[in-house]
Amino acid sequence: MLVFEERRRPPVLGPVIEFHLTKALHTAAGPRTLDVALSLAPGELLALSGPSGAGKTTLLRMLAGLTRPDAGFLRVEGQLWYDHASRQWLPPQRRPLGFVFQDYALFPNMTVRENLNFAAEGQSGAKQTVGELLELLELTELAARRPAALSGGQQQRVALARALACRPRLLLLDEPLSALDLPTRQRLQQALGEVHRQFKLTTVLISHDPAEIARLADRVVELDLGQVRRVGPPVAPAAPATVRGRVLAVLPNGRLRMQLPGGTEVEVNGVAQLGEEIELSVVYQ
Ligand SMILES: Nc1ncnc2c1ncn2[C@@H]1O[C@H](COP(=O)(O)OP(=O)(O)OP(=O)(O)O)[C@@H](O)[C@H]1O
Repeated sequence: MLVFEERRRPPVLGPVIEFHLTKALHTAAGPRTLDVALSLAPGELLALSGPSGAGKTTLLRMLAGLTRPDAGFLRVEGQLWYDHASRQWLPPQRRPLGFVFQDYALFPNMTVRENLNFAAEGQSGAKQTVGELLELLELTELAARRPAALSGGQQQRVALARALACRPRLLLLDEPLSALDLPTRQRLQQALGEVHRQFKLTTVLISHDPAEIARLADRVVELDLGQVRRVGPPVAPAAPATVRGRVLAVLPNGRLRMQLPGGTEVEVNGVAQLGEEIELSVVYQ
């Protein structure tokens, strides 16, 4: 198994976040408890991954204050945003964070620039921030359009820009790039890494894409049925290697039983004669 050796050292930037949050979940598999305790280093980009229904969105919503935990605490830079024991609760509108949902929920009657202006309102240097964000996320040309006249990828860039327009310290992203084609996704991953650093953020990103996680995240938390299964460095997707294998049998279903160097036997699709040596592309995990 290949593990990313080069660890990006988080700069001392975004806020330190510590939490232990629990919540009863009503899942398709019956009642479960979401129970996650973590601390994030300043400037860290943490990925949350795991199967559908694991509790990733619920955890993000609890950090944002959009879903009430049952118990536990959430401390951001020493300030309690939630504490069950002392009944503290910072309402979502007072939490300095940006949130990009799966369905990016833009204001349909406002242009791109107006969507950003609305979010930046009341900030010092709001106009300049909006201009910078339009530039950074390649939206300047689209600033006068309304969301309905934008592609999915463009809307996602606006959603990200809008989340940043209020100059948050904490950025919460729920699969922000999932609906995009690969080239757009890769360009936006780069932009995301850039805004994370430039805006001095601590970021939590839900993603199912190992390549995206390996590219962007300092650490990954794998959740399953509300529980943490693994916390650690992202595992880089293994690159395919070319090896020579020998055909041991041509099976009745047309597939080939092959022997690889080292003696491993695999079944593959292909056309070859018994005993023939052919090249195969394999991924070791
Ligand atoms: N407020 C809530 N109270 C109780 N159960 C909930 C609540 N919100 C969601 N659930 C249930 O908890 C489980 C986890 O949901 P959640 O949306 O957090 O999963 P997820 O890991 O984000 O999944 P996906 O990858 O499909 O988005 C689901 O079975 C859901 O029905």
